[in-house]
Amino acid sequence: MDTDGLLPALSALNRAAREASRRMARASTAARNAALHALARRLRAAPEALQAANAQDLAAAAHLDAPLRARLVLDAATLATLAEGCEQIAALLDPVGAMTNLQRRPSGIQVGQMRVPLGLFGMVFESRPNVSIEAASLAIKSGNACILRGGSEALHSNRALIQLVQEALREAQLPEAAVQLIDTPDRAAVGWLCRADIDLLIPRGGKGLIERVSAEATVPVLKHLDGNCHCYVDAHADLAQALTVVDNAKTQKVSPCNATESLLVHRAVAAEFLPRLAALWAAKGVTFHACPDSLPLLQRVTTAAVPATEADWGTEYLSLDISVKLVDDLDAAIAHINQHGSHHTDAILTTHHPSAMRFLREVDSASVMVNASTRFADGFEYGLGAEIGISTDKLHARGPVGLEGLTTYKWVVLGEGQVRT
Ligand SMILES: NC(=O)C1=CN([C@@H]2O[C@H](COP(=O)(O)OP(=O)(O)OC[C@H]3O[C@@H](n4cnc5c(N)ncnc54)[C@H](OP(=O)(O)O)[C@@H]3O)[C@@H](O)[C@H]2O)C=CC1
Ligand SMILES: N[C@@H](CCC(=O)OP(=O)(O)O)C(=O)O
Repeated sequence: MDTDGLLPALSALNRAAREASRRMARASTAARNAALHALARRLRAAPEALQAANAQDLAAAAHLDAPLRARLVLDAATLATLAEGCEQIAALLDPVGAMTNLQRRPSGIQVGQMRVPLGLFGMVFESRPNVSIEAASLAIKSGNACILRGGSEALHSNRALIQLVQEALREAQLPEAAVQLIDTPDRAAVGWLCRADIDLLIPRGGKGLIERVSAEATVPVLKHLDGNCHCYVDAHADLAQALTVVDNAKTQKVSPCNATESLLVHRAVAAEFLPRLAALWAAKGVTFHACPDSLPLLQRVTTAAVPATEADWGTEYLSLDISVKLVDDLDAAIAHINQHGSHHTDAILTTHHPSAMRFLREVDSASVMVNASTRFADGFEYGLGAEIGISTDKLHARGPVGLEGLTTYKWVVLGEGQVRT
């Protein structure tokens, strides 16, 4: 699509998606579930066209770092997981139409709330094609339509995946325009989405994307921002357990937004904990960006420890790097996280219940964890079936966003002829 043809094409796509959103909102649960099962079958079949499209993206991505290339891969295992996700979402309770909190008022009317789809949402996300399927399947189940704009490095894969989604919608006699892809790497399309006829825009990505959307959007926005996630090893931590959890939080995968980027260690346990961690990570190639007090403890064991600068406390590395700071107490740890973190996910390692409770209450993040890896901040791991992403906003939805985050409510009033006096 050339830039001249872009805006008319997007407007047409928008009109079709809006119309489809109305049909999706009144579609039966059975039809929406049938579409999800049809999609699962198509993903499992891994058609040649999809494999070829993915190979094309991978061939063009030779210059990318290994973790970024890994995000692009749609192999049999990834497709099987996506198919399973669709089936799990089909098995979830349909949120649409559920009525809650019905109560009879003194006037005799009954007042309650009914869950309804948002309508039509737009989403901009990174070059990770599996997100197309997670977003599409959550949209279908929640009775919404969506317009997806994935990262440019995944364009061919996304095209092939959305074709499967549209085939599945057709098979279930639902409108294929309910899930649409913006089929261009032109970033002008992101600017267009900021002012499109949509009910919500979900930007999922780093600071550049969010800055642009925040400046340009006239539509409601639910930000899914970067993750500068922390682990705090408390004075009362079980250090063997802390070692395992911190290792997982940093090294299980380095590119996701829920990987730990910063380690805070209570001064009382630093001399015992940090050399053990440095020995473990020397073999894995982790580089420490360390405060003046932690640096000598690390350098006794590893050569991969450099002095931290002020900028390190706010850095999301997405690589085998981590910032390390010693703190005097829990207050200092909480203050540091609230000042430098990105309000995404933070964890405390402790056996001291009051400290754990204070951490949960006082750290201002979408997910707060006790003795668990920050890598768990994920819709699938939280039982949502899949996720749109991890909202770093506080309003409408916070943390992993699933079906409920794609719905809103309306008030319903049931009367028997009552009038107001
Ligand atoms: N909270 C969450 O749920 C998640 C957050 N993230 C965060 O995303 C980042 C990693 O992903 P990365 O690939 O670097 O993400 P980017 O922010 O680079 O890209 C994400 C999407 O935004 C687009 N984009 C980026 N900048 C602009 C801009 N200025 N104008 C218009 N479009 C833009 C990209 O398009 P193009 O292809 O053209 O570059 C892509 O489609 C990390 O910060 C990570 O923490 C990642 C996953 C989940
Ligand atoms: N919630 C997901 C995070 C996905 C994510 O952040 O993706 P990316 O930044 O593209 O590597 C997971 O835990 O796998």
